[in-house]
Amino acid sequence: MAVNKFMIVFPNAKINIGLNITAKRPDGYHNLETVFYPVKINDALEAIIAPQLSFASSGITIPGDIENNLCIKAYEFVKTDHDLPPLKIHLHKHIPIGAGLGGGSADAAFFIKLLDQQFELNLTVEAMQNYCRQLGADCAFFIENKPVYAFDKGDQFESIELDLSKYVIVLVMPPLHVSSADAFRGIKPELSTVSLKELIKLPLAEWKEHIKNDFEKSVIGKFPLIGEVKQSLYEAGALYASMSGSGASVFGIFETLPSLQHLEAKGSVFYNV
Ligand SMILES: C[C@@](CO)(OP(=O)(O)O)[C@H](O)COP(=O)(O)OP(=O)(O)OC[C@H]1O[C@@H](n2ccc(N)nc2=O)[C@H](O)[C@@H]1O
Ligand SMILES: Nc1ncnc2c1ncn2[C@@H]1O[C@H](COP(=O)(O)OP(=O)(O)O)[C@@H](O)[C@H]1O
Repeated sequence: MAVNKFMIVFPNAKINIGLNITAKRPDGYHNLETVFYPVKINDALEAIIAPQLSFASSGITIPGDIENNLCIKAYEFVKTDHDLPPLKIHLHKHIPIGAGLGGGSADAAFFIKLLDQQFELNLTVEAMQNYCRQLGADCAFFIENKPVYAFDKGDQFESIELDLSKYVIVLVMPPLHVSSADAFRGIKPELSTVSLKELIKLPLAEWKEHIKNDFEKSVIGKFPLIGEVKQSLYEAGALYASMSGSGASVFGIFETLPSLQHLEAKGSVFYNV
């Protein structure tokens, strides 16, 4: 059992590079293929052993009840199988919500990793990913938190070699929230002719012509500001720009840090993520 020390982790966001929705599944979910890439926008999640379980947050307001917070849900799932003490949990929310950045899923996955380490649960990667799969389709990605080609519900992975560290990634979050469930309603699934697993091997300068996010058409149709942000990123010199996941955030990949003052009028801008 861990001593009552301060336990803290910094869950990070992800972006989707390409997203093809390929089929509707009998369980109501969709099969898709995407590349998940971790980015440096972080929450801070801390816990100490306490007389009773509690949860509080600061920073961006999180919609919904505390018992539905993915941190609490993650704790409850692990506690079903393992002996855990009550914890006082505090989340400082910095990752934009309804952004396609997977922030809630990241909190849950990082919390499972914290519980595993601090309370010496000896969980395998697979066991932690299986808890995550019950919490959200993109949650399992954050256990290993490295670039992957994801398929099925977006919760099965193949490793890929993708290192964007020599580029500058800029992310813009317009003042909008897009619900993933709503975004799926605007989609007609279609099998892709060339797998994203192959397309991602193309030189970055060619991604613009070949790598698409299937959500963009309908989501930008509903929220034209997202399309304007994407256009502005290209005008600022992005080699590749795309909405992340089901939106509303948009990222641009640049060779060098651009001047983006005009984008600040369109949303919150995160540089060098
Ligand atoms: C589709 C992605 C792409 O990255 O969207 P973003 O959330 O990142 O925008 C994610 O995988 C989402 O992951 P996550 O947000 O954890 O999804 P969940 O909570 O499991 O599901 C939210 C809703 O999206 C729909 N959904 C999600 C994943 C999937 N493969 N098929 C679906 O149809 C379902 O309607 C579900 O009720
Ligand atoms: N720890 C959390 N952080 C953010 N959202 C959470 C969290 N726990 C539960 N949620 C719920 O998940 C929804 C969106 O999750 P999030 O992962 O931030 O967005 P996205 O689906 O765009 O990636 C919110 O509407 C909120 O009600």
